[in-house]
Amino acid sequence: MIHTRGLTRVFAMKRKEKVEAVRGIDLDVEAGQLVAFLGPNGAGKSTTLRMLTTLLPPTSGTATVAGHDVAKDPARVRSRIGYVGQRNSAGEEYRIRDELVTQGRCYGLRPREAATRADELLDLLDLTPLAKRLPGTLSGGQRRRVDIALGLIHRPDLLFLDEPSTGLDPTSRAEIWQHILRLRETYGTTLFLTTHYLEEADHMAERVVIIDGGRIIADGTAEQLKNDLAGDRIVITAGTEQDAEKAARIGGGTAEGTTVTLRVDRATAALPDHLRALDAAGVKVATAETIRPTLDDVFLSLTGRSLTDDDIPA
Ligand SMILES: Nc1ncnc2c1ncn2[C@@H]1O[C@H](COP(=O)(O)OP(=O)(O)OP(=O)(O)O)[C@@H](O)[C@H]1O
Repeated sequence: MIHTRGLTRVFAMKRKEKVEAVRGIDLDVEAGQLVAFLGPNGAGKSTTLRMLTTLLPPTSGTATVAGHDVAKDPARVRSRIGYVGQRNSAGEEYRIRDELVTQGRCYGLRPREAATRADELLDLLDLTPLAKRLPGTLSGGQRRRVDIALGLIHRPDLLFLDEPSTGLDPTSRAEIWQHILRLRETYGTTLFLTTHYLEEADHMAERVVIIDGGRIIADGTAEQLKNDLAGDRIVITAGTEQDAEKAARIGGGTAEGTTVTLRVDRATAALPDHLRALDAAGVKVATAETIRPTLDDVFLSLTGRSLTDDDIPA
């Protein structure tokens, strides 16, 4: 559904300076996948999305999206994809259903077809009771659902969503995700989305692609990335600092005060053996816990920086 090779975008600045926003991305996304595209501010997410949605021509490299080349056949790409940007897609003057029907007509749907599709999407996104409302009277979460409906009006095979849950309260964020998952189940649409919320990517996406400095630095399921690149931790509180140092030596970890951190595979399975070894060495253990890594730990182990140091929009 998405195939890129060496996809690159360089912005020319004043005095011959250049910004290499995207530096040779190779990416293959198959039909039906739900991919979360993560990275810190300025990593190149939006620039990549803008190239894949034909809003920005690549400087070099190729991208085929929904079967068509973005540079050679942008109109065909656009007819097969939907794009939900960070800003509202609906104008202010039309009622929700009328806006959906009008945009459907703009995509070439016949009047009855546009009306049927609008009603189907209103139903899918729980917007039927709001069909006659003006966009200005809706909550943030409701407006975002309208944006998603608008992105789907022409039955695209692939939907791009730029930060679909940003700016919403936790309840509305959870609701948006329910709707995203529901539309995928109903239509089998391929979904490619950016998000700042690592837990959402972790729990909802089946594939996580991490970009940093314009390059893809990790690509896999959240579980794979966490297991392969970060690993579990066992955190032990020892009785004394001397015990902590001894425990760190035995387990091959690090001690800070009385706290010892050990990186291990499958921490819950490894913990009993570690505790037995410490007991045999006469190390007193006050507390012990196992910690599963997060996607932030993955980013940290790859870059030495935290993704959450980034400004997360409220
Ligand atoms: N039109 C432009 N002209 C010059 N530089 C640009 C332009 N658009 C983006 N950039 C630069 O390209 C780099 C990547 O920007 P991009 O917006 O793709 O990052 P991002 O990952 O989407 O960041 P954010 O999470 O903050 O939206 C940044 O250094 C940015 O300043």
